[in-house]
Amino acid sequence: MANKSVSRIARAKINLDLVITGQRADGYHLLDSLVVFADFGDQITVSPAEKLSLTISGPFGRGLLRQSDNLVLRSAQLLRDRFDIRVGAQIELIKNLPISSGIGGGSADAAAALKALTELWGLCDKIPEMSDLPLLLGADVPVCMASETRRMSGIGEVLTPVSLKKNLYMLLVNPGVSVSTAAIFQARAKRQAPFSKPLNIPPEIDDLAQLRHLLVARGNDLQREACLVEPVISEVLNHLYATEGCIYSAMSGSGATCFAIYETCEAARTAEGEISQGTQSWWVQVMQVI
Ligand SMILES: C[C@](O)(CO)[C@H](O)COP(=O)(O)OP(=O)(O)OC[C@H]1O[C@@H](n2ccc(N)nc2=O)[C@H](O)[C@@H]1O
Ligand SMILES: Nc1ncnc2c1ncn2[C@@H]1O[C@H](COP(=O)(O)OP(=O)(O)OP(=O)(O)O)[C@@H](O)[C@H]1O
Repeated sequence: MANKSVSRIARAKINLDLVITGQRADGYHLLDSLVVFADFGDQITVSPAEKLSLTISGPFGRGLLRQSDNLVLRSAQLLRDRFDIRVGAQIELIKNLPISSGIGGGSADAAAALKALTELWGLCDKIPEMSDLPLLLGADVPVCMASETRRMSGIGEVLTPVSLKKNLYMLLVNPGVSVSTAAIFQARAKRQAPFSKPLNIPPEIDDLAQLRHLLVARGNDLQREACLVEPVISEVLNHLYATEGCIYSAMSGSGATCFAIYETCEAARTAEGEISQGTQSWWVQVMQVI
């Protein structure tokens, strides 16, 4: 057991596209998605303690304070049960990512907690015995364990590396509405929307023109439902498309966060300024894909 604190960044996850290719008998949907990770996120720090405890702070911390079922504590409990761990941990979560926003904050926290506690509790040699745990915590947790660019399929557990050869600068915009992932999937199933065919994604993407071509062909199959539930998402997309230098824009995951891709960091920062004027309540964040 480590006697020092261990910290991990729980990076924001962005689905650049998301096609739904089928549905399993248990209701879960089969997906195909190109997923990237941001150079920022929540922060998890775990320290030695007799009991398990969680403190939450940060700009979006208040949204979680009254909720007993935090994914970070579920990760810790799962790990303790699996390896019969008798000690606890003091866990600090700094919540920088909006809640229920399609950028996987909870999943990233769960993955970061698993990694940090594995180190704190001296379980690194047991990693091969914990490969099933991420999916037990959520469909996005396996890709958040990788925390770098992947093609994600199955219900989220089949991961293939994809190499982006060009730096990617993006702007993330969330209009301040929480969207339930389950509700958006259910709305799509209720409409009996047809399933999409997975389109080829090459193992290497050389430039932004090639990336744009791929994304335009695939899109996000949850975007239509999310825009019906929260029409402000269409407004966000219209704003992003209108920014100077926007190469491509779409919604991430089940929403409501949308992204736009730019060639340079300066272009993303200029767009940030444009969007922030007159939309003060929206969360706007420039990021680089790691
Ligand atoms: C939309 C995505 O964010 C894309 O990355 C993920 O597929 C969602 O991942 P997540 O939030 O970790 O999802 P979970 O917490 O496992 O599931 C929430 C709900 O979404 C639906 N769900 C989720 C994932 C999936 N492949 N099919 C589904 O139908 C299920 O109704 C489930 O009850
Ligand atoms: N540490 C956590 N951070 C955020 N949400 C959490 C956490 N623990 C539990 N939750 C709950 O998980 C649900 C999903 O939250 P999250 O912010 O991960 O959604 P999301 O960004 O839409 O995720 P995804 O893109 O994976 O669908 C919310 O109902 C939230 O209350």
